[in-house]
Amino acid sequence: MKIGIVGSGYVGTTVAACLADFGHDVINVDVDESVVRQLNDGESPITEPGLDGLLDRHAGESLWATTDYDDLANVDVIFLALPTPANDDGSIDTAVVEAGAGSLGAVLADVEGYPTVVVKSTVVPGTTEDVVGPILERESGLRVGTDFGLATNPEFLREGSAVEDFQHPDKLVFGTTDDRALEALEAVYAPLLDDDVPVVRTGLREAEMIKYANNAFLAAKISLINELGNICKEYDVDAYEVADAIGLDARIGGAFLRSGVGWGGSCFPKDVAALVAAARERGYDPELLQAAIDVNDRQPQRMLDLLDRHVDVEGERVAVLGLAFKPHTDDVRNSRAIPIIEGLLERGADVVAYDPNRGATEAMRERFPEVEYLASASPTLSGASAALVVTDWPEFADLDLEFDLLSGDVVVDGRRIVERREGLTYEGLTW
Ligand SMILES: NC(=O)C1=CN([C@@H]2O[C@H](COP(=O)(O)OP(=O)(O)OC[C@H]3O[C@@H](n4cnc5c(N)ncnc54)[C@H](O)[C@@H]3O)[C@@H](O)[C@H]2O)C=CC1
Ligand SMILES: O=C(O)[C@H]1O[C@H](OP(=O)(O)OP(=O)(O)OC[C@H]2O[C@@H](n3ccc(=O)[nH]c3=O)[C@H](O)[C@@H]2O)[C@H](O)[C@@H](O)[C@@H]1O
Repeated sequence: MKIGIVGSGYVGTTVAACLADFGHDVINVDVDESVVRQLNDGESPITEPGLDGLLDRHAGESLWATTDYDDLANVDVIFLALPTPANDDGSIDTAVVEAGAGSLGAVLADVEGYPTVVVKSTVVPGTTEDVVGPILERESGLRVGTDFGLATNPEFLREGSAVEDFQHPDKLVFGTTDDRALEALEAVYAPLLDDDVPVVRTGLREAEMIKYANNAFLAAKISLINELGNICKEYDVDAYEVADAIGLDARIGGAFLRSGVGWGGSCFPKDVAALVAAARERGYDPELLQAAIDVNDRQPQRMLDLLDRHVDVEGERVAVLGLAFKPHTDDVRNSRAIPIIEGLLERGADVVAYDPNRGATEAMRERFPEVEYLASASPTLSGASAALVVTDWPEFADLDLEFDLLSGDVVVDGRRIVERREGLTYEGLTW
């Protein structure tokens, strides 16, 4: 099949490379010329394990990128993988999706046959039908269901394991209103259907809501284990032992029970906020989801409080290990390192930081130029009175004697990655 993908960020690039690997011809459209250049050179614009190999194999062969929407004229299916950030009040900002739909609509009439437009972005129920569809119709002069298909196909991949998640999903969700659009999605994902991946065939709004419910449930699960963990800490109970035990109950499940400094990233924070705002707009106050956000917002503060119990960091050098919002990514959007660094700077600390990923480091340097960024853990720890571990990069688990380089001995671990040992004043956030 010939597939167009609008937007080439974390989702668009991963989906493009994986669909090319399924044997499709893929063309990516992005407004960012440097992203397009990189893709055409076979380089990944983002850090994702496995992506470089796929791009090596397919870029310039069955995978191309362009800034020109006109190049979509020959495709069968077009995915919109555009950002849906939050407005200041938490509600979804659909401006980029609307702009992308407008540009696509202007070329849709030139596409032969019955093209299917698929919203891949995370959008609140009704967006595909009430916002994207009408823009496409207005700009193209065509009719949904008569001249072109409209679908919602939310994405469940995680950053840091995006390729693996896309290739081996727990489920596929196809939101459609017409059979031809559904058949198009089935053809796109044929190799996964052959592998018996469960497929949820549903309506547009249901598919949109499934995505929010999925993220809200996972984010709330982490907040719940963080709340339980905070109580554990007060009673000298190890929250990880508790989590392991409750995770054995099949009704609870062991995944997403790692308590600590909380959830960050480009999705949980904005998606839970958007769902809360969408609910309130219809007159329903989602108290539990709001509490999940509140607990999450408090975890970095708890980490700083633990530090305050041991050291007055004013004028002191303090080491921050980990800047990316999770390991194996360069993404720092809503990283828990942000409130941690802000809190340290407010206290007058001299902050030094290290992340194994250069992209994450450079993104943070832009945000906090006053922080000193070092190339490995040892010089970062050297001479610092305390260390705060914010991201669970595997290499931090190997640190041991490096902590002897601290001028003090305090380690506050927000991810349970450092081994507790004699000679360190070790504080786990929930253990
Ligand atoms: N990042 C993730 O792990 C996941 C994200 N999602 C959802 O997927 C959507 C996309 O997210 P990301 O890939 O993280 O976004 P991103 O911010 O990484 O990438 C978006 C890309 O769109 C491009 N773009 C902006 N305006 C454009 C336009 N008018 N035409 C063409 N390209 C344009 C940008 O230059 C950028 O390369 C969001 O709705 C997000 O919630 C869903 C599942 C996972
Ligand atoms: O909609 C999205 O964009 C994506 O959001 C999350 O994926 P992602 O944010 O990439 O990464 P996660 O592994 O979910 O981690 C999110 C945050 O939760 C934290 N986390 C995760 C698991 C856990 O047990 N504890 C915990 O604190 C991580 O450190 C990280 O800050 C979802 O897991 C994906 O299914 C979804 O597609």
